[in-house]
Amino acid sequence: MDIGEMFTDALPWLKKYRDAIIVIKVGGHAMVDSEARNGIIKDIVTLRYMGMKPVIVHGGGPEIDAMMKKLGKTPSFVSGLRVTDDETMDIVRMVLVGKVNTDLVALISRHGGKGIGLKGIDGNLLLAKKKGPERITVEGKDVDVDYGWVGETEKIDPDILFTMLEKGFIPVISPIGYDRDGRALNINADTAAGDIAASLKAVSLLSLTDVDGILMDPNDKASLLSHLNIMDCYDLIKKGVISKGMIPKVLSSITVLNAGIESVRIINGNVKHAVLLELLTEKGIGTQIVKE
Ligand SMILES: Nc1ncnc2c1ncn2[C@@H]1O[C@H](COP(=O)(O)OP(=O)(O)O)[C@@H](O)[C@H]1O
Ligand SMILES: CC(=O)N[C@@H](CCC(=O)OP(=O)(O)O)C(=O)O
Repeated sequence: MDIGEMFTDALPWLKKYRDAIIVIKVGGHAMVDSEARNGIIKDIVTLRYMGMKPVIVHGGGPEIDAMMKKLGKTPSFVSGLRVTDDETMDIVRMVLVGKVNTDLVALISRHGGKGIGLKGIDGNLLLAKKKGPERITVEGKDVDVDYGWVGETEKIDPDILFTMLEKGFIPVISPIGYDRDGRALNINADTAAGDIAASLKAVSLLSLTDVDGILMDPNDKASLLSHLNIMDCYDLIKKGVISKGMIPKVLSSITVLNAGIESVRIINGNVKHAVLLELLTEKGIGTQIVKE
């Protein structure tokens, strides 16, 4: 395809998304490969130059795991959420805010954009409350869980984001919330991204990970489920097909759809130009989750 054709084919999408707020959740697994991470950020800066308003919420699970292991700790998860004791909370903050966030802002700058690093406390963006202890069902069994310093959203004030977007910045948000007493809480990045997208009334939420989308069989790439509705998702969680880190992705997609956002997609961030292909071409990639 020649370059002229490429741009004119993209015209309907450029019109649709001009000025649109798009929340992009960049998962830790999508950033393991530095070349993939660089490509994702370059695409996002390109979107900004095209007139869209991307907001990044990042994860960093694999980097937190690596640092925990280095410090002699063993990561532990329940339903895709990291059990977070005092020491783990310090590690999570150091890795997410100190390293991953700063590295992403630096990459944006390298590609000619203006990134601004934020976490929950900045501009009172995300007020959180501690999650649990609670009784939940895991793989058909009822279990009592105490997640430690894991949080969930109590309230979002998106003012700081609107201000930054108006000034041309690309906000880069670490999923660390603070409770009413100023205590830091570890929030799953997909959960934070969904709540932030809902509060911004974003046009779209993209969640970038290291698999092609939701697979019927996680070991078989060909089993991609390209369209699911909310009922399908609950059913697949119950059957254990959707497990681990995919659970918070799907639950946050449901929050976003219930808030009236039309498009939620889980895509593979390791595919070259995944973000541009998803937003600017007829044929979307990955799994699209719809309300009904
Ligand atoms: N049905 C499923 N289809 C695809 N991936 C799944 C499924 N169920 C669980 N997963 C797991 O979810 C992972 C993605 O979530 P996560 O590890 O949290 O990634 P990220 O760091 O990108 O947020 C996949 O790598 C896969 O191991
Ligand atoms: C409570 C909880 O699980 N928090 C996550 C926050 C980072 C994250 O979500 O990173 P990914 O997007 O790479 O999974 C964690 O500690 O790993």
